[in-house]
Amino acid sequence: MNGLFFPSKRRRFLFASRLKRELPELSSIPKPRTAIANLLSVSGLRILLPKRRRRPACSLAMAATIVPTHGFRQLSVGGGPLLLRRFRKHQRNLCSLVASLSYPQEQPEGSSKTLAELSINGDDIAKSSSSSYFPKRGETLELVCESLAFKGVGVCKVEETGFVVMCDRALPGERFIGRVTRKKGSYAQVTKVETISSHWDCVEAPCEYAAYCGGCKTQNLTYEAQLRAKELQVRDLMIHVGRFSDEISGSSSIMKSIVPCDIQFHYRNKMEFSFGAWKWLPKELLGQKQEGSDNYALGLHAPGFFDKVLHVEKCLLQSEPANLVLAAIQDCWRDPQLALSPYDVHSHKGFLKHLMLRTGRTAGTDSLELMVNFVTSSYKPDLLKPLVEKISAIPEVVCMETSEDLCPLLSYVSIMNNVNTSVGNTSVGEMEYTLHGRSTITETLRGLTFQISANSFFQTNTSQAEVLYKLIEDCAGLRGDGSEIVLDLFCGTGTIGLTLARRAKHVYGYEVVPQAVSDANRNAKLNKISNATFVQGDLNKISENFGSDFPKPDIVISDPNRPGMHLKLIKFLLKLKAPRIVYVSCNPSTCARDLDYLCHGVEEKNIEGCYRLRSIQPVDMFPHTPHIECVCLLELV
Ligand SMILES: C[S@@+](CC[C@H](N)C(=O)[O-])C[C@H]1O[C@@H](n2cnc3c(N)ncnc32)[C@H](O)[C@@H]1O
Repeated sequence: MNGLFFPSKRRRFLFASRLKRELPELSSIPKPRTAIANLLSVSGLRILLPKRRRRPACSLAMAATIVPTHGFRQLSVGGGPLLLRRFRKHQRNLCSLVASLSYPQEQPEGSSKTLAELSINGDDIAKSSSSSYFPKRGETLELVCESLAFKGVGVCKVEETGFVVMCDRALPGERFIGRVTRKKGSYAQVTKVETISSHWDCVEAPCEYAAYCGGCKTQNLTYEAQLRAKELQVRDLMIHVGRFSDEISGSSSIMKSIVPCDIQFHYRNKMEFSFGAWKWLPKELLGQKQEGSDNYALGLHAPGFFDKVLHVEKCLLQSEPANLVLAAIQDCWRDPQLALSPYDVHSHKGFLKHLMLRTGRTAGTDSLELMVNFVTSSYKPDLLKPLVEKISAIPEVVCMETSEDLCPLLSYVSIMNNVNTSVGNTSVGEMEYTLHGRSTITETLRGLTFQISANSFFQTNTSQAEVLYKLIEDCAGLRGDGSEIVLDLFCGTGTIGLTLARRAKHVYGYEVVPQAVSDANRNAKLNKISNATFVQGDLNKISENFGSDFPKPDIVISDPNRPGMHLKLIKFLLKLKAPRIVYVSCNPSTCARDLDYLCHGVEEKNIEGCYRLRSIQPVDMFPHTPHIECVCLLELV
């Protein structure tokens, strides 16, 4: 075979001996042959060089310096892609060694000190191997979490090399031992084995399920620290994904401080729980596994499990009346006499799929309305009857037993049944039945009244939505003379558009869920707004003539869900050239990507951007969870 081979032990030693002969500087380190041989062994390389390059003293230099520029054309490394990867990782070590070894004449004064500093001796080989570290599955590492990334996952870097490691449930500042579970391209995933020292901003989580439930990942971090982590995440994404570093780091930064949420518990107006045939138990309780209906659960999916449910008796994020209803259902649904079975996602047998609890407010009063929606695999109202009776008796109980100060009055309950016969896990039914009361509940926002049905989107934190909508109104900057056209993309039940309609000439809203569109039109009537038109349509599938049904807008509001905007829609907006776009986002990663497209274009598609980003305003709508909302203003260049 053509070339030099190591790490055969003998070859390594031979090679090291030659290096020692040719490079007298090596005499300044103890046991030079062993040191070099060990280093080569650590690198695990088998280097093949063309015959004419067989000059031992420079072969390592070749490996370390030629490879990056010549992309492995002149140097082939035996052993395939795995060794190539290993080579790249050890390259930095080799580089420093080779720089010292191969070009002694270029070394600054005290080059022997440089070598000494490199400390290539037996003990330090371990150190040098860790500095070129690439984790192996199962390996344990001591790590410090630096920040939180998408979905609240902790970002850590391996000391010295900066290799990125992601750990779910690691909090910024926390020092812990993690075990590598998965390697993914440029980073590895670890699970936390033990916390060495928690962050100084750590607090005790008030919820008993906080350690296991995937919802509130940061409940044990002070609220101020949560806000800092969220703000940092938006900033990083806008710089690295959105490429807005100049706009953000300049003296008049466009990035504003995050708006905190005044109410940090019981703020959610909607929660969706799942029924499960498999109760999830933490490791320490696995011995107490139960059989039959005792193993059934109603709660939230355990993180990472589509088939296991963490049984919860109450959730600190939802309203008190919703917790009362949850407790009432938990109290009886597993009673064998009721013959109710949870839907089993493996066998596709069973009846109860999901329980959705939605809280609203009666207009003009402080009393609450509640919607209970049972999602079932078939329509069997008789089976649900005992639950309906139990729930519909609750309002009186609330009025009698709780004072208004402690628990808001529950004035009305609506009970719905969505029937979803598919094997999928979605909570939207093909058919909807009203089991008790009306099919909608009411909510008030920015002085308007909205009727919401079971499957329509409505902002989940009503009181913070007031703050969010005020920010949107400010960004939209409508003149108020009734001359401007507003295009409300992803309009849901029309809430943003309707709050702006009072100052606009006309609002055109687009939304994919038909029920939400009819809610939007009904809400327009309910609020005596006649200058708003809501249309059902899929904005991921817009045709060439999209835009012919409405006049050119002065302001576009775009509030997509987490996947962000489809490229077709981005292209449409770049062609439409509305003077202003207010981009409202619940996912800063896709938001940064879409803003990048709108401002800097899409190079690979030859599309040019034509907007300038004027402001980014993060808003915390969901304390203790990883979710972040942003309101961004774009102006046509
Ligand atoms: C984040 S919500 C915003 C709703 C509304 N702007 C509000 O503030 O209440 C996103 C909305 O986009 C809708 N949506 C999702 N995908 C869509 C699509 N491809 N085309 C149109 N609407 C879509 C959802 O049904 C949902 O109502």
